[in-house]
Amino acid sequence: MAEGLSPDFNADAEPSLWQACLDELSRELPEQQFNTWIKPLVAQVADDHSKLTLFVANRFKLDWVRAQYAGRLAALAERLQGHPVQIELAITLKETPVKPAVQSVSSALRGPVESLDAVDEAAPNTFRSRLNPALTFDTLVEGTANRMARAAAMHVAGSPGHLYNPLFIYGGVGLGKTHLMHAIGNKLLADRPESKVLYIHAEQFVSDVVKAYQRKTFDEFKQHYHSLDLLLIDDVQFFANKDRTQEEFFNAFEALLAKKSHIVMTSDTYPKGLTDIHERLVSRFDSGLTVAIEPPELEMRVAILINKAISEGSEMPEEVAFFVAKNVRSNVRELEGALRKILAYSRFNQKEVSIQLARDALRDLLSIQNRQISVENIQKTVADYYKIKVADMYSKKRPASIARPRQIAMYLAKELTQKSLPEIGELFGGRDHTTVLHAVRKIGGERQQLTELNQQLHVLEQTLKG
Ligand SMILES: Nc1ncnc2c1ncn2[C@@H]1O[C@H](COP(=O)(O)OP(=O)(O)OP(=O)(O)O)[C@@H](O)[C@H]1O
Repeated sequence: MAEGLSPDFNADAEPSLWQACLDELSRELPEQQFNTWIKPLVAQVADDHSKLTLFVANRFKLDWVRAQYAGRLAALAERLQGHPVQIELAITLKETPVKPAVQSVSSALRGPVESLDAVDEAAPNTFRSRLNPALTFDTLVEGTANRMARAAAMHVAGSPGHLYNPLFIYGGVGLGKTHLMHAIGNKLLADRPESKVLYIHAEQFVSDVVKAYQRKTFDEFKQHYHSLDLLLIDDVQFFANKDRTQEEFFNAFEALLAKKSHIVMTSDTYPKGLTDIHERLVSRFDSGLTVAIEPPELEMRVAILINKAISEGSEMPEEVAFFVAKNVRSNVRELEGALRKILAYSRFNQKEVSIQLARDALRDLLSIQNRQISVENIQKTVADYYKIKVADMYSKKRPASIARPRQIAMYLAKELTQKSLPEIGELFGGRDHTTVLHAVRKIGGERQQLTELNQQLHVLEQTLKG
């Protein structure tokens, strides 16, 4: 990617292509988005109109524009131009002779009033946030599984330092916890670019503590962490057994809350489920809002697949998305892996994406899943977990200590296998399908309310998926 002007540009190039893009985008995008991200871009069109270079003020903006708008701009430019136009993004370097050249193009494009200074004024935030600009609320599909977490995250991004502080998000692997954290940071930076936002993985925090300890630089360490407006810290379960880190995190935590900075944490379990973490930290983790992210439901998985395919510049017909979503149920990361395989398979074999193609592309994955998750397997795993006999899964016994695990096993059978309600009923000692439906609804509903049950189900699901 260019970091300055490349010589093959004509500074006086006919500006109509960019102007037409601006006109179109100003109609398409919300005004605030257009004014913040598109309008300040300084454009240059290559002599032969094969390339459009856009200059931005800093790296953060460059990453953001690339993630959010480059695809749209390329499509738009191609449509307007009648042939593919390469979109290149570059940072305007103050110390290079770029300025006059860019300025003249800028003037040509938007009249003499707007100069590069207008771009510079959009104060580059030199603080390294470590945010991935592609992970935004816009690219995060909403569903029942993440609705509450997403709403809380939106609230925090909109008015940090107030409600839900700290925000503690927990859930299994690959369910979008990290994505949600980045989305909060990116939104805050988009709204208030001067904010000091830091995303950090808990392991990196541990390593920062170790470095500060070795180099005796705790003052700098504290200055750095205690000055933040928003601290996003991922996977705090990694603090287990790290006493010094826990102490430093406790200090940072207190300092940040005292100055009304916001803290968002993620973990694979809810605060009280954390092990080997000091009680005083655990109780602080739980003192704001604790929300779970659940595995995505079918419709959400379908929407994720369709959206991701589009963002990859491809298309996934709905029936194929349903087929994949029914077969890949565990988490979003696996869905993404499946999608990548299908798209690569389709490109490689030059075949359109179809159910048959998806079946071929995912053959290994599907056979592993089919092999691992059978109703019998579920019955055995659940019986072991709740310490009852496997035979009780088919028996007519009704005490709660047996009936409840049986209902849990029915629920998991519906969630994790392709079997219909009557088929499941049959495998549970010839029960009616309405009994199975009742169990599925009951456990599914309680899962949303009861943290402990939810945790147990997570463990069972992880065990069954191997
Ligand atoms: N609701 C969603 N919509 C779109 N993409 C999603 C969604 N949830 C997760 N993803 C994507 O799935 C992938 C895994 O998500 P992420 O890394 O946030 O998971 P995680 O919960 O932090 O997992 P881990 O605990 O393993 O770090 C990412 O590429 C993320 O963008």
